[in-house]
Amino acid sequence: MKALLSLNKYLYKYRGRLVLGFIITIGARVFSVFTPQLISDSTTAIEQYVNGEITSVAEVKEELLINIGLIMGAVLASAILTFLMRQTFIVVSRFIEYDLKNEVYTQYQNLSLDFYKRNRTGDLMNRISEDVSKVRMYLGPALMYGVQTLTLFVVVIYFMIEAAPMLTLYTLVPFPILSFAIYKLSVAINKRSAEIQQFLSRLNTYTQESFSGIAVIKSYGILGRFNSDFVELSNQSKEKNISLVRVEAFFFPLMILLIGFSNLFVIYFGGMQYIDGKIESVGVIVEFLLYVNMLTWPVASVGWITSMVQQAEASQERINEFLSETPNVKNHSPNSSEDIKGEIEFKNVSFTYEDTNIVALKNISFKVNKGETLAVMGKTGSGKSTILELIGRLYDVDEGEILIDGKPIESYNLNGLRQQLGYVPQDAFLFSSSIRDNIKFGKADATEEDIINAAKNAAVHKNIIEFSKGYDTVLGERGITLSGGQKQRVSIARAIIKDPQIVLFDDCLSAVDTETEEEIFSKLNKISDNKTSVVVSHRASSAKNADHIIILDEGKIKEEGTHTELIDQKGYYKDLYQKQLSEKEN
Ligand SMILES: Nc1ncnc2c1ncn2[C@@H]1O[C@H](COP(=O)(O)OP(=O)(O)OP(=O)(O)O)[C@@H](O)[C@H]1O
Repeated sequence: MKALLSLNKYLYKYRGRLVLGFIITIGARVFSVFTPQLISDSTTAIEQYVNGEITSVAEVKEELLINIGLIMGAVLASAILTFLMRQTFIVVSRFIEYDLKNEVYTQYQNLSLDFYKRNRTGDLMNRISEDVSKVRMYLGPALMYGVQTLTLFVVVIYFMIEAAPMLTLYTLVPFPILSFAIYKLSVAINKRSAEIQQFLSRLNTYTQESFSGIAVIKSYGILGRFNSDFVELSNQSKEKNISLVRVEAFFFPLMILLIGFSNLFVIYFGGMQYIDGKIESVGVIVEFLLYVNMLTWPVASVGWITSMVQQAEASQERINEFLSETPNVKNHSPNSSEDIKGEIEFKNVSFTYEDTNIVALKNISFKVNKGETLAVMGKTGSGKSTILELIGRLYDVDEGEILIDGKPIESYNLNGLRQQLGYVPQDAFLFSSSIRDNIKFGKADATEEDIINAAKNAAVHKNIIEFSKGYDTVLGERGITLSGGQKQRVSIARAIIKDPQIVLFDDCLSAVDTETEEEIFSKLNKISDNKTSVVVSHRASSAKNADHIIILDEGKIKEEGTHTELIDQKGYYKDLYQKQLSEKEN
């Protein structure tokens, strides 16, 4: 129960509604207990008439009519209160589910990239949906039925003892057995359901991947292999479902069996006691039969509640594990809102990726003045993207420091800093919404004119208006697929619409031909005259106009200077430049 204690803050938050729920539940159960008593009174009245203790039929009729009226009143009151009981407990559980989901989601967002590397997306999704749902079962149904069972027990047993103490004892004998059996059954059901759930996500991942990769599967001609794998997986899924059904099928027969036993106990022992004169009337036996039936579901639910609480405990433990994670990259100045001008300086920066232990940067130093452009080149895996990620503070450096406008990067408000950067990552990720929304993503209050200008500057406007729905064209699964180059340019438009002080381009024009690349750079030069740019590229054509170029090799700076200086150095840059120039000419 330790993990569930962390939910107490929410129970406290909704304490008013919960207390009301408790009162309503007690009321609902008290009213429901009147029925057996009134039926018992009615039976006794009939018995007394039969025995000649009451001689007037009219008197019996009157008592019966009054009792029927009272029963209807009590049932109605109990029904209304039961409705209100659900309205309080279940509604509170939905409120808490909403709060908890938001808490988990906010935490996910605050955690650094390394957290996402360590944990699989499916797991993150499961904790925010499946696990939160299981916790809600504890806060809603488990709590509600728990209170209901307890109230009903106290009230019913009180009246039972009042009416016939010994008979109460006999009647209750099968109940602990029923409760234990249901508990065991619930555990078995939950175990099998969890297995099915896990298997289902495997099946879903498999099908989703095979649909996403349908072009590759078809072009390799391996539809048959995928088909038979799918049949095998669904066969396993069927077997698991059948095994669940087998266990579930025991639930109701078991309940009916045990209720049957209790009823037999009441009739047999009640009858004996009546004959022995230990209970006054047959009415008591009738009353007890009704009590037994009233108690059956609550007793069964003890087992069910226990297993729900156990599951919630396990789920909350998993949720707490993520909630207690602290982001590696911390926001040290959440309240400051300092504007940046755009000067970037790396001073002896080294960086190792924690998960792979790969030393991506070794003792890197450079300075980019406000308004200047730095081009970063080098072989694949040499650390180019890492430089951009460090400027965006997606990671913190291990050694050395990064200064923005002469101040340590950590001293800026993390979100404030990122909002002033225009980062275009290597693989352009676009959301499954319209092109307009994707571009606007960088600036929520952008006007139509801003959007069109950004698209024009990223040289993608012409492509967009060629689509029949223009900027309203939906991308992704439900919409069209953009070409690699179009995606990259929409992603550039998204970054520049923010009008950021610093733009970071991570090889984001690799899928665009050299002419379009040059067109984009000349437009960007015009609009970002006083902006600082860091451009990662494999093409010398993207780098040659930069104020400074660095060539990385295995995390170290191998060459640096302007285009002319590097050509003079006759090293990697010169070779690359000449090779790419001759390729272009041919
Ligand atoms: N998130 C990560 N976790 C662990 N290792 C990483 C991560 N990102 C990059 N690396 C490793 O760090 C090194 C530098 O990677 P980086 O992406 O900075 O290179 P790059 O020069 O941008 O390469 P490319 O030109 O192929 O994009 C590589 O060896 C890479 O495998």
